[in-house]
Amino acid sequence: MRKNAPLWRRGRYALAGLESAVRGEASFRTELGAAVLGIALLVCTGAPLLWWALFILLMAAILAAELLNTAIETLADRVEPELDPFIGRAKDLGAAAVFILSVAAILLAACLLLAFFQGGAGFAPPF
Ligand SMILES: Nc1ncnc2c1ncn2[C@@H]1O[C@H](COP(=O)(O)OP(=O)(O)OP(=O)(O)O)[C@@H](O)[C@H]1O
Repeated sequence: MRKNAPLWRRGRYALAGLESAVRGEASFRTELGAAVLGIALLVCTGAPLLWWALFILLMAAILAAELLNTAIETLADRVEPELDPFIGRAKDLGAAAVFILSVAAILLAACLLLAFFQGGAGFAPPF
């Protein structure tokens, strides 16, 4: 085990974690796909910078929550491979965190479309 590793080495650990999530976690790949759709929506609507900032913050929170959730699941499966109500609860709580952020992302997309069609919140009227 290596404590207080230099910055470049910690960066490598982080990249290894990202690669492992992309390869092994369907949910993480789905969320990356949703991020691409979100970027397409921002580009197509010509969204002002503030919407981009909100999107980046929320998308980063979702992806980070998914990674932490996966870390909890990985540990849980290692500690207790059999069915266990505490493990089940820990996994459900991690999943709930991702779910809440995902609902927020859907609501943000709805707000963006509303603002786009109403010509408010930094958007010029489209028609
Ligand atoms: N060891 C266990 N004991 C009890 N319940 C469990 C256990 N493992 C999984 N579960 C239940 O099954 C659900 C799904 O767990 P699983 O480990 O399959 O996550 P997942 O579907 O792979 O999640 P993700 O898509 O985020 O990777 C958990 O939320 C929990 O309710």
